[in-house]
Amino acid sequence: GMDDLDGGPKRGAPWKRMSKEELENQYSPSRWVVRLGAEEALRTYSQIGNEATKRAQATGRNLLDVPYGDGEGEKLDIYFPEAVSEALPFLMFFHGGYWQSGSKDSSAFMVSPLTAQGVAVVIVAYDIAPKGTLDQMVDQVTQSIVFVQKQYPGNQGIYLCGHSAGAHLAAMMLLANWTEHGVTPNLKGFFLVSGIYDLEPVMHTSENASLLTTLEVAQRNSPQWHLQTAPTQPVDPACRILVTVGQHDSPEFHRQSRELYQTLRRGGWKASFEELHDVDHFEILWNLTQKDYVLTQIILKTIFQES
Ligand SMILES: N[C@@H](CC(=O)c1ccccc1NC=O)C(=O)O
Repeated sequence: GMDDLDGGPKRGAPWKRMSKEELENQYSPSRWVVRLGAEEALRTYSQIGNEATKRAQATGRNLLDVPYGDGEGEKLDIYFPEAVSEALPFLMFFHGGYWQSGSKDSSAFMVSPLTAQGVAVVIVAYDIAPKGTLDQMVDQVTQSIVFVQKQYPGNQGIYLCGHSAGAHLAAMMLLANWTEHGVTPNLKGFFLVSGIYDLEPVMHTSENASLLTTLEVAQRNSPQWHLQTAPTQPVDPACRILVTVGQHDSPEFHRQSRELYQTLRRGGWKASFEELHDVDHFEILWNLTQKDYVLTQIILKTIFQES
């Protein structure tokens, strides 16, 4: 069948046989968009993110720039549904941008369709490079989740959603040791959108060389490497993980998603995999502004347990 659960990731990673140029290509999402030019796709993505954020801030109840740590960059925005309640499901979003661009102030894509259905949405800022290192970003994401759990102990579940580099950060939470933090967050689901889970090939691309200085840094920050080397158990066996990738994402992005999914399944996680029809790396996320988009609907169904 489609899911090669027994074989698992093929031996001898295909990226090791790629030229530097081909690797560069595979790990440049904007080169794979089909309806727009690369620059135009990136511009449209920021524009839709900015507009969605402005709209969210102008229309609903929200708390902006809430500090979750002492650092200047350790802030999050919370967007509430109309109905006032502490017993809400929370979806926390971690933006992409290859760990060096993007911000919470342009990433409130999914706020309107989710708050309309009773989900509180938290958009998290973290210190992108060059200010932040990968280890620091992972630590900040951990702190932000601990903060939300402590602030809203009556939550009806915390769901993590990340896009691209943000999906990497969210996936690192599969490995978090919560006992160090004095609270175990009520994690009920992960929505991992067009992410990168093995950072080793990314070491060899020009954009990210400064972040991934050694193989040790890359492995320490690779959920795929950790899960394959020493499988972790879900804290909550009911915790759902959706690994999703756009049809027009590059073959390497497809491979990364499928291998994470397969590794999670073999480790006993309740994971599912979706290749989303006819969308690229950016459309897959900006479509979350739409309540009728297939991924918006999957997220809502997962949160409200209709599937
Ligand atoms: N320099 C990259 C930009 C990029 O990958 C990206 C941009 C916005 C949001 C997510 C992205 N990818 C992963 O984090 C590109 O042009 O493909």
